[in-house]
Amino acid sequence: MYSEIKKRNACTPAKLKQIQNETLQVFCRLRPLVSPFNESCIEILSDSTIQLTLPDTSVNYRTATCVKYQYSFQKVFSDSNPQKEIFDEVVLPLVHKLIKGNNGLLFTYGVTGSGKTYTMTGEKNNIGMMPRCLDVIFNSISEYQAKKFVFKPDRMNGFDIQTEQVAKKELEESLKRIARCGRLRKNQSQEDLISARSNDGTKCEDINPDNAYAVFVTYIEIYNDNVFDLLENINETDICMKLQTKIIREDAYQNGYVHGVTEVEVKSADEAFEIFYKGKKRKRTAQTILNTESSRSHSIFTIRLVQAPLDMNGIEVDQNKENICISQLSLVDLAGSERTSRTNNTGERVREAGSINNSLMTLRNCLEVLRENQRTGILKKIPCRDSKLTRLFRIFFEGMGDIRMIICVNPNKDDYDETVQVMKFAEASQEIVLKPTPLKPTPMKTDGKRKANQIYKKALRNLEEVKERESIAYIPDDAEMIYCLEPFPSLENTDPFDADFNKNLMNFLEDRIKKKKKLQTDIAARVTKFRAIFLEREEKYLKFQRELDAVSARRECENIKIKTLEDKVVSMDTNINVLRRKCEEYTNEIKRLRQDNDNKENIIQQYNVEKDKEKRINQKMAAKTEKLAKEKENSIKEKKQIESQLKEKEKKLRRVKKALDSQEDFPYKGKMTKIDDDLDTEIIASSNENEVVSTQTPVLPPQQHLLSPSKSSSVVSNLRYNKTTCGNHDQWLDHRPTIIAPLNTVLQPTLKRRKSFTTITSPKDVNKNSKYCLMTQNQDEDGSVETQIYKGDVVPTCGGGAQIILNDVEILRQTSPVTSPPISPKKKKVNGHNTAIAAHSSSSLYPDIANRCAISVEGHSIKNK
Ligand SMILES: Nc1ncnc2c1ncn2[C@@H]1O[C@H](COP(=O)(O)OP(=O)(O)OP(=O)(O)O)[C@@H](O)[C@H]1O
Repeated sequence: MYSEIKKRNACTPAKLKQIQNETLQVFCRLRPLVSPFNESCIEILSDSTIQLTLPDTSVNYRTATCVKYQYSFQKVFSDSNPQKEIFDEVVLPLVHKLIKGNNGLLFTYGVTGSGKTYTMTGEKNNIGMMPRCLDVIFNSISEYQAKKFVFKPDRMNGFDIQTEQVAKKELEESLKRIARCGRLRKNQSQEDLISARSNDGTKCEDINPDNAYAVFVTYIEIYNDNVFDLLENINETDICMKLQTKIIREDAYQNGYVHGVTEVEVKSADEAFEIFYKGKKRKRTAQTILNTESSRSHSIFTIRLVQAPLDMNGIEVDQNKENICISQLSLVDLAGSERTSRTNNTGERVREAGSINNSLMTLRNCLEVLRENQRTGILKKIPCRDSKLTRLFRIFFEGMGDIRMIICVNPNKDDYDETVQVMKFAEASQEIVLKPTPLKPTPMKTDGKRKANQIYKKALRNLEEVKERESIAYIPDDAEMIYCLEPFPSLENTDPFDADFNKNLMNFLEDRIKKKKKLQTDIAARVTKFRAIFLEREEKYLKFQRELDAVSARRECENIKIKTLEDKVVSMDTNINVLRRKCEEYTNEIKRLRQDNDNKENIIQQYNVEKDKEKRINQKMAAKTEKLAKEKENSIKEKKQIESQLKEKEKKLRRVKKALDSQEDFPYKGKMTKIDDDLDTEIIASSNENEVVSTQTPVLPPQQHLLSPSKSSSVVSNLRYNKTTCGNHDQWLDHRPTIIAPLNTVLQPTLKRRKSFTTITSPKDVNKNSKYCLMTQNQDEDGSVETQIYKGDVVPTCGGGAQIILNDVEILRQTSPVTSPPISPKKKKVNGHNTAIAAHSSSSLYPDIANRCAISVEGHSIKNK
């Protein structure tokens, strides 16, 4: 198989125009896919062309030479086009023609379930073509409707005219009958459907106001090629009675009609719709695989519009039957073509399907032959009599009247094979040229009769009112005389010697002349009367006119004033609005400024706080600077003192050395030489008040008291400690380094009652002692050793622990007096204890040591900080 696009019936714009004017118009409407799982085989190429793609499910898939076919129509409507759009495009022109007196035929054609009934009838809130037609007709003629029963079907597809009086009597009888039988009740869904209809107010403007209109509806179905009247006995209570088959006849104008069909006169669209629903209940539908409510018959709803001119007085319908103009619009909802293989129908349904397909086939044949006849010029017999449907509309299918067809298509690929058949039919139909039926002339007498009558009646009513109000006696009681000139009798006379005819005519003319004279006298009197009234009225009128002018002038002035005031109000309003806006702006600005101000005040407050802080800090700094300056001064003083003392000591030492050197029996003479000038040992004992530097000369035995003086040397010592000798009665806690460097110095600490530790593990160890002594040793690069002994009191704390307050430091340094660097305190960390440093002991020389070693030991809480 090869892919090829075959253009069927492609229309050029010129041809389309021709189609629009002269040929049978075929429209295509696609319905939405039933399920999203269905596949479409149709694509809309333009608003007049669709393309069918041969699906692999088609019976012709293997044999087809082409896979794509294009079909053109008058217009293609997609599934998104609303009913209203389709109505305006397709059906509204038919309604226009109907009102003008032309017949029309609209039918929906397509495969079963393709949306024919949906298009024709529609659904609640989405009404179809039929209810829209009714709405437009009644919107147009409502003001000009004849009284009910004035037009009466003559059972031969024509109408008789009755006088209003007779019509009134008939109406009364009919109402009595209905009251006797009980009016048929509408069911709820029916009422819902009728009330849910939205009438969009569309109407035709071609109405002749001098005509009276009446609408009649019939509703029939053609089932198994039998015609049934769906409205038969509709006014009776037994609506379920078995319907009789009807026969089709032709009237004098060769229009087909159903003999004895019930034709119901309706006065509103709602009434017509109600009748339709009553008939629809009788329509044969069945549930099939392809449609839950499948029409098993062709249903035809016909709207007949009867119009006739009013009489000369514009009051009643002219009784001349020949002036009646009858036009009809038949809305045909064809049953869907179907393949039994797809529907799986059996029994009755198969018979129905066969009958449906036969009648559709006849319809297709008729149009096909008609097309052939028109093409070839050979007048082959059109087989209209082969089915009831084509027989009923024979005149249409022979090319007279206006036919429009809506081809309903389900784009589902499963429908492809049937859809192709529908398309072929549509193709054949579009080429048929239609001869429009000539408009039936409505005999016009005098235009504006209805209006004149209305004006006259209104004037009479007004005069009645004035008469009642003002008791004016000039209203002519015989006002209707004006209209009493009778029409001429028939003047046709074949016998010139017919004495009776001449006599009658003579009498008629004499009467007429008399009446005319009387009327003329009457008119003259009326004219005089009228003139007098007119003059009186004119005077009054002029008076009123003058008053009116004055009032108008005043009103004009007032208007100008009002206008000026209004302008002012408008400008005030504008100003107020402007001011309001400004006010809003200012309020916002004030808010913003207030916020700014608050922010700034906060900043200022912060700044002030900062400033106060700074001031306090500055004050503190000034105090500290002053204190430091004082301390510095003191330390310089002390330093100078120490230097001078050192110098003094040095001098003394040299003197001692000299003296010793001069003594022969001095046992340490050699050793002293070895030590020589550059070996010097100092013991510096510092206290809060003063600092004592003892210069050691000979190296004493190790157990000798630290501050005990040599026999012949002059020793400088701290008297306070000399007195206590490290407290003979005190229990000392001797806190030593792990490894002690051998001192071999003259001065050694002597602690009688002591307990030595390298690490303090328990606060109890501290509590048992009253004194504390911490020894540290440091050795620098030159090999000089410095031993520091920090002494303090153990003071119990209120928390149950103990606090050591260092209050003294002894430093023993072994160094060369010349090369040794200046004494620098070394930091020593006290291990293994929770310590708090409190500077109770201070030394200007060793502030750091003092700070670090004034410790307290808190035994009750050991925290790792
Ligand atoms: N254009 C549409 N939009 C939405 N629903 C649609 C449309 N056309 C048809 N349907 C829905 O599809 C279903 C079948 O439609 P419908 O009864 O009008 O088909 P049909 O051609 O008259 O079938 P049959 O020939 O068997 O009587 C209905 O339920 C109808 O509501």
